[in-house]
Amino acid sequence: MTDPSVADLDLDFEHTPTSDQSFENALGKARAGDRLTVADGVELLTTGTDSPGIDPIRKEQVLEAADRRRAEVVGDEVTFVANLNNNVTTACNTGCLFCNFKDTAHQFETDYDGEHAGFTKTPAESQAVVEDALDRGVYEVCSVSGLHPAFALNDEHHEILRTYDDPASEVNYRPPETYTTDPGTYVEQIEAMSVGGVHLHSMTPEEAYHARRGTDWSYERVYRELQAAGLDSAPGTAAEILVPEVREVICPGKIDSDEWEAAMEAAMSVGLDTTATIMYGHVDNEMHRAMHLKRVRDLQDRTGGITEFVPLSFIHQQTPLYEHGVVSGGASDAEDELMIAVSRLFLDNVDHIQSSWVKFGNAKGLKLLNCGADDFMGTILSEEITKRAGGQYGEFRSVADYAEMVSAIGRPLVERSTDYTERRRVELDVEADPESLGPRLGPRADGTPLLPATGTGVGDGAGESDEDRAHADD
Ligand SMILES: C[S@@+](CC[C@H](N)C(=O)[O-])C[C@H]1O[C@@H](n2cnc3c(N)ncnc32)[C@H](O)[C@@H]1O
Ligand SMILES: Nc1c(NC[C@H](O)[C@H](O)[C@H](O)CO)[nH]c(=O)[nH]c1=O
Ligand SMILES: N[C@@H](Cc1ccc(O)cc1)C(=O)O
Ligand code: SF4
Repeated sequence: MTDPSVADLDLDFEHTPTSDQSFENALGKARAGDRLTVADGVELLTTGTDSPGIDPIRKEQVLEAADRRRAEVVGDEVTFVANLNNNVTTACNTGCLFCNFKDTAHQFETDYDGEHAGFTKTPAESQAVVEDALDRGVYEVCSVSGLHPAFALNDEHHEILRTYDDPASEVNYRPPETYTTDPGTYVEQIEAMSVGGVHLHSMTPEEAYHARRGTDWSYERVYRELQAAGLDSAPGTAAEILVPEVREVICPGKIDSDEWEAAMEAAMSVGLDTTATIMYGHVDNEMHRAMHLKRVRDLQDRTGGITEFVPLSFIHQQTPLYEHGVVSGGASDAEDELMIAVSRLFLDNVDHIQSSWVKFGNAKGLKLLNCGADDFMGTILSEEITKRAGGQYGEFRSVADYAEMVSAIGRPLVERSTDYTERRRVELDVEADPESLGPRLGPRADGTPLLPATGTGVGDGAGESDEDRAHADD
């Protein structure tokens, strides 16, 4: 039954998957390498708007065109990055309806005496997790977090936020002393994680917005300061679906599409690379997906700084959207395949399309490497966002796992840097023990096999503050 709080959500969208283009024409353009229109994208994503449902023969034609394009653009190599996910805090009041990563921030306050499973790391705790991962051989740290109300860019930002009459309601701010654990400032967290020559991939557009809320600072200023503190590139999450009528339903508290684009453009203008994402398979339709791809392609035309596109299939099981009956599940296998394929065909200016094993699992993840994707994500060591939403595919892949999986599809395996410029072929020598394979590009990597994080990652209690751990262990 539909929850009354969501019963009045308007799912009667203005944008519907219709077009006056024909599937055959769109496919012809895709095969010829012509730039696709939104109408072409809709035809390919739906395998033709002239008939309902997905036509299996047409679907194979789209996947084949995308696989061929992938081979032309980047060749046969399958890449991965040796990386660590470090989420600093789960405290967040933004309330996105697809997200079960967040915990409402009042539970983190000193006078809250209930239980919760959330965590906040101090800068020193973040640093310890990164140091441990560097010793294991990682090249990159990917860090995305909740929008903790006590987060500010720096001390000056704290001063500005404190001057508001009612900072909590006006600018989503409460001072650090309100909370059991102080996350420090964004600059302090970035400085703490940027150690030992690791590549730091952090500060999504949503986080950059939080880092300038209540001020007249530009995104450029914010990203420049973070860059000076050690930031190397920024993840383009928070994109979800860049169409207002979808954002109003799934993430009304989030920045809008223009703001997302402004933050991305600023990050790239100061010299940071970015990635871009789409989070699909909830209330969105194929028209929304095609419109999203167009926005990303336009942004890349202006900037050239997007290194990869990451289609994130919605994990539904433990999310408000599913629990309140707004959606009955996520994307089908065919929708996932077409999303990857049409991303490859539509984004003629983005070289790399990622197949995310944390979203798709191993079998489908491998299949998608034959549907237009060329990158197979990273080792990540720990994972909270997908796991908390009900994802089942674990939190870690070793180099040996990659070797085993990628040799099964007969493609070369390459360990990459975040920006894909450094590449190292992983020799899949049949004589050698795959268990002996380890990362080699990280600043401290020496080829020793990568092991899952134990005792330092989130989710196992360690790395959390004592107070938070006490709650989590209850
Ligand atoms: C959890 S947020 C953390 C960073 C920051 N709070 C933000 O919103 O950018 C990062 C991204 O995770 C993705 N995500 C969250 N819940 C998800 C779910 N249930 N399924 C798939 N992706 C999800 C969304 O695309 C979101 O932008
Ligand atoms: N680094 C990548 C991740 N990391 C996992 C995220 O923490 C998160 O669980 C989720 O993906 C958010 O939706 N995930 C990817 O899909 N790709 C990456 O490159
Ligand atoms: N956006 C996902 C996954 C991701 C991370 C970094 C990226 O560059 C791309 C995708 C996250 O929250 O971590
Ligand atoms: S997606 Fe990000 S902003 Fe939205 S609730 Fe989750 S953590 Fe908060």
